[in-house]
Amino acid sequence: MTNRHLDKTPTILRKIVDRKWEEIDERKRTVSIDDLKAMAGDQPAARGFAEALRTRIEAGKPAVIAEIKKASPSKGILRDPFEPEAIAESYEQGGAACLSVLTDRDFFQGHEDYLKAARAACSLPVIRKDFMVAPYQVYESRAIGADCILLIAACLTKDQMQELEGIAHEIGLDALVEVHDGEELDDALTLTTPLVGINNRNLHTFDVSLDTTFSLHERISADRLTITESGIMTRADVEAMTSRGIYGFLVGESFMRSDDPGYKLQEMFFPAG
Ligand SMILES: O=P(O)(O)OC[C@@H](O)[C@@H](O)c1c[nH]c2ccccc12
Repeated sequence: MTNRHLDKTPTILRKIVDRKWEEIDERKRTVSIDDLKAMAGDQPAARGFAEALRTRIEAGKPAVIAEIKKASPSKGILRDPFEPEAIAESYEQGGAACLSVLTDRDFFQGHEDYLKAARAACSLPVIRKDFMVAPYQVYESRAIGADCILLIAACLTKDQMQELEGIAHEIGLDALVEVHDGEELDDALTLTTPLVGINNRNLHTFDVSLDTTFSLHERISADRLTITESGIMTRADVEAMTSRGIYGFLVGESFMRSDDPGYKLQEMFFPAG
């Protein structure tokens, strides 16, 4: 796979992407891309992911994508026991706009079944959180019931992102493009999706800085929706974003470590009084 971002040094992201290609090859032996296309075609209409975010952001309210993740390579196990259905219900109650469910098995201990279970337990639109590198995975995402896919600019070329976005839109999925620096944002802004995520975590080093969002947000025009991702831990972090006009959020760890994830969401984003 040729990609300028990944050519630099061997990092965790490179390892994940190398493994993804192997995983896709393994899966193709049991389920063909044509099988997936048929399964994708049989799905009911997707829940509007971008629409759910837009409605809130345009009303000047926080739009929270609440993440369901058992573990991460940087933090290890975040939640045990781990019950996707109960977490999904709790998030809906707490005022989440959308869900994000990790499906990567080898690095995040995720699973497609967690996405299906979480989505069935609530009425929220769901993004499949995984490392998309090939069309196979886009059809697979629709086949398992996802409403939106993630395109991570750090592991895709501009051409790959455009191709995967095109397929997603053609089969009724929304796409969230994720960037971490100015060069990735240049590529992201060639896409048509309004959903631009700014990841405060560098996926090569795991360093987190909210300044990433503050600086890149200024380059995103008002017709797109900026989502700040990773490292949002406190009410003060939320206010630092909203005071700069950023109302889209993707939050995982601080909710996952709480006994009551939905209550934690409410406390951080919709405090009484
Ligand atoms: O747990 P946090 O720090 O709140 O972050 C959530 C989300 O942003 C993070 O899980 C994430 C952002 N981009 C990703 C890409 C792959 C896997 C995970 C991610």
